[in-house]
Amino acid sequence: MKRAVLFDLDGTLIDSVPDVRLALNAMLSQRARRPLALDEVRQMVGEGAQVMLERAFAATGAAGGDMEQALRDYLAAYAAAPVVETVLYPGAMECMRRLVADGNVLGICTNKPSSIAVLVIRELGLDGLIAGYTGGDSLPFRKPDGRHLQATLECMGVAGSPAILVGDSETDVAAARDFGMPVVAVSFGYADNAEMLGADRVISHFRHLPLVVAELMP
Ligand SMILES: O=C(O)COP(=O)(O)O
Ligand SMILES: [Mg+2]
Repeated sequence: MKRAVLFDLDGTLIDSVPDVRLALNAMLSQRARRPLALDEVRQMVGEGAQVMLERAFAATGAAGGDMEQALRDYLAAYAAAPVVETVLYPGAMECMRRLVADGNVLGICTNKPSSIAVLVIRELGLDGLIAGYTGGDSLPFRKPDGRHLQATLECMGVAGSPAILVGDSETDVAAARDFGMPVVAVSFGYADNAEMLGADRVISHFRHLPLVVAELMP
């Protein structure tokens, strides 16, 4: 039976915060709010765009007003420049190729809005390596709800197969626990301390992942 490896996107496969920040600050400046620093934005990412926008408004003044318009403005700014400073983490691509060569089916389960996720996935050349992906607004639920992982496995055509999640946040670990799959945390993502997330394993570089995957899904 095929084995599935699900990846979180932001803070796991890619460091996207610089481009998230540019789009967020464009939206904030349209509302005469101060720009956010990289560190501030890093703390706000992980639970989808809506939650991030609420946090951005809270950090820059009073409540935000029309949040739907704010989301549209943010997504328009982000879609116009999805991959300017965004990069893959070291070894991510090589690791994914290796996992595919080992017979794993790969997918991406992200809370990033799907309209942006698809642009980033294509631009960074990940689309040929994955069997499917779902975003934070693809379904009526998202991580930490385990059904988001289930839906991603379905869209990859491997529902019912052994599966593992690789992520960088509390949200990822909670989703994996809700579903009941093992989870690997990366220590180079957006969590302050990956060791504290309660993952089954923590890796400091993608070169360690193929072995860990083989150990956790024998
Ligand atoms: O964009 C977000 O809020 C989180 O995205 P992620 O699930 O890929 O980390
Ligand atoms: Mg993440």
